[in-house]
Amino acid sequence: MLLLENVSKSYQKNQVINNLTYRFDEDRYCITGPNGSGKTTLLMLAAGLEMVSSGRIILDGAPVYSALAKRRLGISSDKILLPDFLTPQQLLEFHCAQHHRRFPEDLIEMLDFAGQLTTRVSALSLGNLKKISLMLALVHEPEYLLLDEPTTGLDHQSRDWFLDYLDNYPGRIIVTSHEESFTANEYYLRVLLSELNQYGGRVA
Ligand SMILES: Nc1ncnc2c1ncn2[C@@H]1O[C@H](COP(=O)(O)OP(=O)(O)OP(=O)(O)O)[C@@H](O)[C@H]1O
Repeated sequence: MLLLENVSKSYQKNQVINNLTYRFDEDRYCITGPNGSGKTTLLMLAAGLEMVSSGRIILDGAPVYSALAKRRLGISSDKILLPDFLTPQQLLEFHCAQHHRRFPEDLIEMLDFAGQLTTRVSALSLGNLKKISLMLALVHEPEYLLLDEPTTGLDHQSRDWFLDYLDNYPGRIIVTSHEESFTANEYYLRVLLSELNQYGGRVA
């Protein structure tokens, strides 16, 4: 379970998350809300990639900043910049070694990515950047998948495969998206972030 307790996040004077208390204990969530309402920020906080201004975030009993929590989650967001000078092959090899996983030939095949493995990140198209970002989130099959607008930029075939993959994913998923495949999907509990922020969550 992912638990946010009295979490606030400000960038300078801009308060983005406002004393939010919320328990994510369902298998599938879709976080929606207007542009700039803090959806990406919430995922970054939940992954321990951004520090809270106040409050705390706990994943299955461990602070999200701990190594234990980090092993349990995978995150994909266009906001996370990948090193320009590396290739997807190098990134995946490094990530697999860290997580003691085999190189993900299956993901690469399903996303039709083999031809991009040795292209430097700086030269990848937006759609292919999305694919490597998703693979890095998926490759260790984490218990918690945090996906920020995961289908944006994917071609039809990859998108269809990916949605199907998520349908069968055994772990928990928190996605931000404006897309009907998520917002109108009965398996995803829809959370309107601006409302949560307004009322401070308080459903835990
Ligand atoms: N690193 C940062 N420094 C300063 N302000 C930031 C930073 N990251 C986000 N913000 C601000 O925080 C607010 C929320 O941004 P965030 O990206 O979380 O929104 P969002 O709901 O994901 O938006 P969108 O739907 O457009 O992707 C915005 O006002 C944004 O300008």
